[in-house]
Amino acid sequence: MSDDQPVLTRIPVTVLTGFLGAGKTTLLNRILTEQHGRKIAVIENEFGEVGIDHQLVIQSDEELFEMNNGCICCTVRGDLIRILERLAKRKDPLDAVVIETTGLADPGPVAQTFFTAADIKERYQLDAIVTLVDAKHLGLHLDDSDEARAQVAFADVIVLNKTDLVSPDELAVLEARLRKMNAAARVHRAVQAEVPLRHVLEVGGFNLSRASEMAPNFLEPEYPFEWMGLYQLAPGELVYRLEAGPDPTMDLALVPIPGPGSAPVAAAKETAVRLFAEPPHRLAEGGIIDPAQGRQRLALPAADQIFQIRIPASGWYALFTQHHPDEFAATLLVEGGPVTPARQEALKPDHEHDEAVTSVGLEFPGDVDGKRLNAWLGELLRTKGNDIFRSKGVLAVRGTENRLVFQGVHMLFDGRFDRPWGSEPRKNTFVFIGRNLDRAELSAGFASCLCR
Ligand SMILES: Nc1nc2c(ncn2[C@@H]2O[C@H](COP(=O)(O)OP(=O)(O)OP(=O)(O)O)[C@@H](O)[C@H]2O)c(=O)[nH]1
Repeated sequence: MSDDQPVLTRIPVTVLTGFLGAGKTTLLNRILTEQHGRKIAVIENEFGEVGIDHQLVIQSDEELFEMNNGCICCTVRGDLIRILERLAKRKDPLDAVVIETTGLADPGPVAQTFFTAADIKERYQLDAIVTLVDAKHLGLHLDDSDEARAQVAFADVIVLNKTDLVSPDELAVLEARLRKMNAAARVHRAVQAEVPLRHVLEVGGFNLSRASEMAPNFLEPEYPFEWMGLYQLAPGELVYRLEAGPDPTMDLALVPIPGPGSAPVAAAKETAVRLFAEPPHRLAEGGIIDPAQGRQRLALPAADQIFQIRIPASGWYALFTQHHPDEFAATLLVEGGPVTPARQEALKPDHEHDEAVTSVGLEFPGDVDGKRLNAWLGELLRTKGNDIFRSKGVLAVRGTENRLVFQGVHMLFDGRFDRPWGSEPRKNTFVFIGRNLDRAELSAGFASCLCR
């Protein structure tokens, strides 16, 4: 960069994390209400089949980006990069970005984006990871959720929230446990996430060396694909043969690159991360794999599937595959003979999530009977509240003008009316998140509360 080029100031980014129901949206709403005159973009990622959170974030002038259908810390990281790139190009520069992660996200890979993605690290600076802790319920999850522990371990700031729900002794025990897990974080006790904003925004707290100490692989990127192979190919059609493997489909992308050097390969990996965040182009057996099609999903219903690969021009190509090719005995063939890649690399795959935690989303038009719903949900959460970690919804209750926002965390729940439905069609959206959820039972139970 020459001396007379202006140095771009980097936009501070706050990552709000914390287990399901800890108070992230409550803090976000506080930030949006109090930060008048500052331009803050909010990026939200939600776990759950039906998006609810965007309906719960207060209406404000801030820009709100939603990223559903996937976890911000893995599959939708390409989406996060795309949104951040778009925001960096605004004429009207932003003062800050706040990212609200899902309650089941590991903040490590989100933080890593600000150190490994080239365009992002130039324009953004990770200011702090702010972790909300539900003083009453976190203890239930610390032992069996890797994500809950990572959220505490990576925190620069811990907002020890919901102190109204526990005794001073219980609070002291939990705080001591948190400090043992993370001695460096600043801890602020709160009710309704009420903390001075200077404790959570622009605190300049993120410490890369501490993060790297805690997670030695912190700067080693995780990818939504497990393997990359570099090939020098002539134009024409090649054959890609696979056998049945551990998955009935396999995603891949073929990215043309200027050469096999480390810089083009690094750029190709970033391109592939973005491509893997896009909806896949589906290919049945015999389909043509085309570099221009981005992410392609090969259907592998039986053994020995054959696909064609169309190479438009001679040159270097990087093939990225969701699984390691060995798992499918995948081979590239030219004129019947196998081609070995000039170079190949097994990549660190995305971390695994606790697959036992799932969500059931429900959506019903019309009105519910408030009494029946209250009785059903009350009984459900009393008896199954250990497994139902989180429940929330926006409801149209018969005889009322305003939307009813229902919020449940384990057995505790409440409902509050907010704004009128106005011209919006009256409907009920609801989501349950937890273990051992019985979709049919939840759906039938909810349906029995609808007004006919
Ligand atoms: N008693 C009590 N309730 C609180 C406090 N802070 C937040 N809540 C309630 O806890 C529920 C969950 O709060 P949210 O802010 O939606 O939590 P969240 O972390 O965004 O939840 P998810 O995004 O679903 O993981 C809501 O009903 C809040 O009103 C608090 O300090 N005390």
